[in-house]
Amino acid sequence: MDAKLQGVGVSHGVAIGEVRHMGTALLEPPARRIAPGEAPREQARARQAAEAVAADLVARGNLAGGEAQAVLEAQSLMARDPELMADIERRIAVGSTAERAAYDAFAAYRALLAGAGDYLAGRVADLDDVRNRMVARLLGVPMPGVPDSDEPFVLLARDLAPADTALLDPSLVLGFVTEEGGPTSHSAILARALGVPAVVALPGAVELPEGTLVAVDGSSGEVVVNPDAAERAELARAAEERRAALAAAAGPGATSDGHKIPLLANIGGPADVPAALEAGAEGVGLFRTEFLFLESDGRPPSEDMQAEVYRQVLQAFPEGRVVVRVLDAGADKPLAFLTPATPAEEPNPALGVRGLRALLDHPGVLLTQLRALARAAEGLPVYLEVMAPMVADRADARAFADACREAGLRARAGAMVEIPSAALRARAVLQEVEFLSLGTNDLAQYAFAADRQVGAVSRLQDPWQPALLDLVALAAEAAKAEGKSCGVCGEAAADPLLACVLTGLGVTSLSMAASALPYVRAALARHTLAQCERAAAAARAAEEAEEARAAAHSVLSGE
Ligand SMILES: C=C(OP(=O)(O)O)C(=O)O
Ligand SMILES: [Mg+2]
Repeated sequence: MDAKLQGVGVSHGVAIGEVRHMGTALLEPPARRIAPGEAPREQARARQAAEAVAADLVARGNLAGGEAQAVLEAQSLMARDPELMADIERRIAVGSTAERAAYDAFAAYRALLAGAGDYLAGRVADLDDVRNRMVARLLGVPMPGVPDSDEPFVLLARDLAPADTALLDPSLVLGFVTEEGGPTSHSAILARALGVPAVVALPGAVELPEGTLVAVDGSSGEVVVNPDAAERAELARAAEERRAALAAAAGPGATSDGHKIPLLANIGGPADVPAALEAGAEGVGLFRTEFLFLESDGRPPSEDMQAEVYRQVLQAFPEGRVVVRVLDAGADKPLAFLTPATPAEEPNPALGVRGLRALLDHPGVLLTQLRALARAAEGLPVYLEVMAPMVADRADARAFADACREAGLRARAGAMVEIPSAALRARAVLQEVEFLSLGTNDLAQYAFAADRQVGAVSRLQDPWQPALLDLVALAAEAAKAEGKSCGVCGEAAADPLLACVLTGLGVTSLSMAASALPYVRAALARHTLAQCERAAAAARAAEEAEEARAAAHSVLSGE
């Protein structure tokens, strides 16, 4: 198929490469019975699959070398384990398919390992990986999880969750294309964090065959399937032109007439700090601490461990501003120790106990995090601010401010505005906290009743929706009236044209993935504050997102 497909561009740049599918979660093979005559063929299939998996693991080990080689070789021995194969063959002989027999035999082996003391129990994950490889091979489906590849590739998925991507090797991912997800989905956020081009909400994306060559334009949202040489050259030239224009912009964020808009980075942990510094971030406007908790093995990380990680980030911005968001668990970021785990307990988790609500239900977890932050900042010249996610009203803001005081935290406490009620009553919220930060991703989700993970409703998550701009204006005006600051840390801040409009609406700082900073800096530097204000007024006067975008564009381009 040669075609041009149109999705939503969410992370700038052009990627050209072959696609690899993100394997879907391993399905339990159906317990179908086979006729006795089929058993020898199924047994042979099982032996071949085990051998192919083992050989593949050995080959990967040879390539990787070092410790990884030892692990992969140990895994290949699991795949070749004669007792395991005998069990699989026995199960096939009494009527199982090869895939079902492998699945059940591995489950029995797993139970043995799990009960056999710490060292062997630690090998369970390796065994599960071997089982997944073998069952996927027998079913003829891609391996679950991030694809194996030694060559860089364009990752193709229905959607990506934070847990799926924890193991992603950024040096191998040229770009993302997803079928689901809107501009604020985790796929989009992750792509920007990695600085790779991405297109989301592309219908039919997962039907592209493995290995298809694509060119992904993360600015226009276009994906060209099997691009010819001329198309590839044209895309590469356009990307190069954009890069050169960006390199010309440097320094703190400001409009062309000197109105300062600090440009800050969104980070998930110390690993994102170098890119933020390289892009000239003036600080951190959103440190999403939940990634620390997602990686911590089912338990909240200790105060010591947290203090150490926070300190690493704070040290990187001497004299700079660092806004840390306390844990935002729940909905798309579930944590078993904190949030209800099953749909029966919470049928609509985005509207349930998430963010600050979950923390107020577990005051110990909140207090530990705030104490860790207080310790991390001790003796450092940094300007620490701490904010709560999902603040609905003044009572929430007060509860958070009280918790900060109880923890002895001297940082300024703030509230995220991501629930429409907080924008509508921003002045009341500001009686309790020192600053606001607009989380436009959730604010759009809740204002439009449009799940941010669902591609079919991405039209409503468009941050150019005039109703969303109205909510932003309300919060910014309230902060101005109270003499306090109101930044934006949602993905809206990463759109250069919209960044000008947000500035015109009165927001006081913009925080985004490092990769977007140069684009936004360059856009602000091209316009005066008065132009931004006119663009904001024109966008708010529009009826729809597309019209708002066009109206702002025409004001700022002088048409
Ligand atoms: C910044 C936000 O928080 P997150 O994307 O982590 O929910 C937001 O909702 O806009
Ligand atoms: Mg949010």
